[in-house]
Amino acid sequence: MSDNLSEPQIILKDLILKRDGFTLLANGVFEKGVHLITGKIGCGKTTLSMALAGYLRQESGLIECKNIEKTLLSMQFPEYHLTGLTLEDEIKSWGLSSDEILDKSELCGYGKTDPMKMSRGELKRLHLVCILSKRKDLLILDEPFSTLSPMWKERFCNNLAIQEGITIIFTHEQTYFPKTDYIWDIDSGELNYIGHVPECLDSWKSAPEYIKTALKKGVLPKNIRFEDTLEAICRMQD
Ligand SMILES: Nc1ncnc2c1ncn2[C@@H]1O[C@H](COP(=O)(O)OP(=O)(O)OP(=O)(O)O)[C@@H](O)[C@H]1O
Repeated sequence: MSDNLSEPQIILKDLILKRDGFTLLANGVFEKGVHLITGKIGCGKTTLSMALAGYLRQESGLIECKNIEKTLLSMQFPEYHLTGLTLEDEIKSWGLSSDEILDKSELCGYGKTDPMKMSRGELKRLHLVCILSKRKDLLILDEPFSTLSPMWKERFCNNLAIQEGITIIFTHEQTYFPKTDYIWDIDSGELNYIGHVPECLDSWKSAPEYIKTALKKGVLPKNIRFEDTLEAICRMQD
């Protein structure tokens, strides 16, 4: 556990979240760094992301946030975030420069376009560029990779590496990952802490196949990105 009293931290104590017949139990401590939470479709990722962002009230238990002034939630569907009638308005609603964001999103020329006329992948990358450009202590990303092309998944992962504070990524992505510090898993209605990367990789049941294959060969990648596994295998063969 961090001993720096000014660092952001989230503590979950016997947290119980309910949605009709669905119940999720969560315990654990989130320190500064990138946390990956994996789990099957319908396991409760969105439910927990909403609760951490303060949009879903718990049935019981506690969510204690320390040194967190600004929280940003990226919802799975980018259209849920829309407030502007044009892309320019949408970017301005984030308090950002439309020229710069359109350029970074490779959407130059679409400033006056109705966001609902963009593809979901285009909207998603615009949204992610906006959210990563904002200051925050806690960033919660629910399925950030959905509808992104491989190139944009990679760019997004690289941009996440320079984020500060706590970043929590909920995903069932199996190919593209950012450099990750901690892994968690949701299974059978419960959040489980798997551990710190890379020591925990052996215990990560829903690890991508390339990591499982490397571990079977006795290779421990230094992180969870595909290139980390490739590098570890090459090093072993040298
Ligand atoms: N508004 C709601 N009302 C009632 N039940 C809900 C509601 N939203 C979700 N659920 C149920 O809660 C469970 C968890 O849903 P949740 O959306 O959190 O899962 P998820 O892991 O995010 O799924 P996905 O991987 O498809 O995004 C599911 O069984 C779902 O049917």
